[in-house]
Amino acid sequence: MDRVRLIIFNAALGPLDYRVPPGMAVEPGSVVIAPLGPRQVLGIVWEPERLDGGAEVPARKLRPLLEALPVPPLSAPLRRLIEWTADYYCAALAAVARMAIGSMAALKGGGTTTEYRLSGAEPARLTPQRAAAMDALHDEQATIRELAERAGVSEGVLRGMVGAGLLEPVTVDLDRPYPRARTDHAAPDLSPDQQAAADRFSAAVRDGGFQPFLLDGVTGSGKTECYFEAVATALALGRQVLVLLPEIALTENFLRRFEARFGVSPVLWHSSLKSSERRRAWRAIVSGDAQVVVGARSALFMPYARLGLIVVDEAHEISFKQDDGVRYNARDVAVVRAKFERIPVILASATPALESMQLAEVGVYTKVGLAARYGGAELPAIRVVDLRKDQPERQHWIAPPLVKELRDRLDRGEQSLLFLNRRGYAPLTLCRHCGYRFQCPNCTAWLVEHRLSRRLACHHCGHEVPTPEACPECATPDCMVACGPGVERIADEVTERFPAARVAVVTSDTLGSPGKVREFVEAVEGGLVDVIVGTQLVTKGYHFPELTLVGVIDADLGLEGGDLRAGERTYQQIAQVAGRAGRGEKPGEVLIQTRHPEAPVIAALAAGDRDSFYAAEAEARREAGAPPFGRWAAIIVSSEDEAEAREAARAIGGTRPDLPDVLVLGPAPAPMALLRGRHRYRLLINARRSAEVQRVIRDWLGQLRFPPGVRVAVDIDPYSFV
Ligand SMILES: Nc1ncnc2c1ncn2[C@@H]1O[C@H](COP(=O)(O)OP(=O)(O)OP(=O)(O)O)[C@@H](O)[C@H]1O
Ligand SMILES: [Zn+2]
Repeated sequence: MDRVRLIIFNAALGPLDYRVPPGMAVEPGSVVIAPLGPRQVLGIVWEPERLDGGAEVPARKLRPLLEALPVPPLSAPLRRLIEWTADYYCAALAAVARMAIGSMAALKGGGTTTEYRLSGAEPARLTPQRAAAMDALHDEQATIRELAERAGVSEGVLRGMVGAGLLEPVTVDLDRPYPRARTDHAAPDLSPDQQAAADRFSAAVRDGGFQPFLLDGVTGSGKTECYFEAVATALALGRQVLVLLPEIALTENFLRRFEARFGVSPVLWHSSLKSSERRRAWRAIVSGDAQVVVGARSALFMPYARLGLIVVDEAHEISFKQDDGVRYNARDVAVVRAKFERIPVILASATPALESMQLAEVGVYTKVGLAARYGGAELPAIRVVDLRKDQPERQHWIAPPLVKELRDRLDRGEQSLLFLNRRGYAPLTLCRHCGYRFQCPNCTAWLVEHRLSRRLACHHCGHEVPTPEACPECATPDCMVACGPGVERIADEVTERFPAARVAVVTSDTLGSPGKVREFVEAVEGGLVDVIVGTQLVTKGYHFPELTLVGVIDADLGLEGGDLRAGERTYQQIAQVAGRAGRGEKPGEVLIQTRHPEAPVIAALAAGDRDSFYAAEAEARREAGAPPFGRWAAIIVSSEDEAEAREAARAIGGTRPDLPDVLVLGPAPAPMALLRGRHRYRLLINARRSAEVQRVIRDWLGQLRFPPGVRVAVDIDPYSFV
């Protein structure tokens, strides 16, 4: 090959052709460095016939490639996956390809890098900044930049400490191997149902070939144990396994289970890995040395050398959908990857998405069920508390029946979990005197009071201000009132009623790191916590045998807003959190507080009637032409300039296609009309399944030109409608 076409890592550029200099060997998938004007850019060699464009430049005008990087070429199945993803989600090929190269630094090859750690030297005198760094950096080892970030001091301070001998360099080998998993380390005794499921998965791994499974097992049925057997089978065959989890907070729990089963840790892949870990993990993934990789979405596009199985755990979780950049759904793309790789994929959930249920029903997925909890534990009893009859006291949110049950658990030394999906103390803060409300300057959103950190914060853009002493509008001191509850306020209420109770508040604010998650799990397991008050972060994955009571503070919260998945989402969330109760020997009980006991989702939860709930939801979706029966896509137009965004949205609306199977709604100001300082408009497209909606959108938007400040994003199969 003396002429190649590249995907260039620059979303604004299409494919470009280059000459291969003598002595350089490249093939499709090779990662190379190419000249671009005065700069050097990264690119991937691609089959020219699969890329549009690449204007016919005569051979003599081509510039030569500069370097072929010492990594194996991306495999053909991965290249097909990248093309499919770009095509399906209307994204730039380069933006998708970029996700396969998780660590730019790792491309340069293995070798060593230098990290730093405290040397143990005792300083004579310390500046306050050095003292703070000494405090913060116990047990830490990372680059100067990463340490500075962790310690909250400048890099200069740390470099000074290196000079003074307080920090010492450590050479880290990037290619040091990971310990090997032992497939027979602690193989469990499976129940007959579990064994049947595990056998099917293992057979699929052995046989190879694309086989998608829906592992539909009630909470506490031991789904993890079942798919671990398939993992063991893959490892015995020398194949790699990818396990996708919806959020990093769940990995801690998973790691412990994995270690207990296989005797070693799996390889982690997530956004907060330090750079040396990232390089090491990426290189091990590419070489095949990483046996089992556990990660969030981004692990999906890695160039695995010998992938043999993909597992998507808690597959119903909407956090698998990425809502910026390439707007893909990792659950769906995982199935597509398995298809290109010709391997099995297992979607595991106690509350599968309606889309997944439907695919199982029509036979695309093989459904494998686990109908009972492991070890004879019963599913918890569910009771509905009608807040119109059993009213909490003024400015309180825990109704008398739930108070009584909490008291019983405290008396018996059992644990309880109160669920409210709202971080902070109160969702709205206003001035009692003039009615002033704190609003985010960058977003259409109120600021949320966080009493623990004494700040008002926007949950969309991260804007924060200290809670003021006086109203910024009328200057009345001490006049702020909190409206409604967040988890911190519920925790206060528990403490007010039961001063001796040990309460843990669990949100993304308090469980921000793996270390914090571990502390929390150990505290609960060690019996140091009586009442957990948490957001959706504690609804799934955890297994606390002494937890016997779950209280849902406000079951109606998720049903407001009115998006078409609200019912399903509420069902999933409450069924998951209910599933935390009674997983050990003692039976569990769940109290659901609501103002709408008659709402179908509440009635279904109370009756434990999942099937008819799903059937009713499916019917409603069919009528609305919503997924999985029809298709949705959204176009989101944004700009820092309101008029510019409106103009662009109007231009898009004005050129809408006139097709019988495609309905275009909008443009209209988005519910979040302002987000992170950008004004936003939305169009929603509802199409029949038969419509080639991506092609329609590409043709439609492709003929329009927008000012540079305007961003036009396409969201295929959207989950967010704000
Ligand atoms: N065969 C088994 N032998 C020993 N322990 C088991 C077995 N199966 C399950 N368990 C234990 O039962 C508990 C529940 O299992 P697991 O957490 O896998 O359930 P799950 O189906 O993932 O539930 P959820 O969906 O609620 O998270 C765990 O502590 C697990 O270790
Ligand atoms: Zn904001």
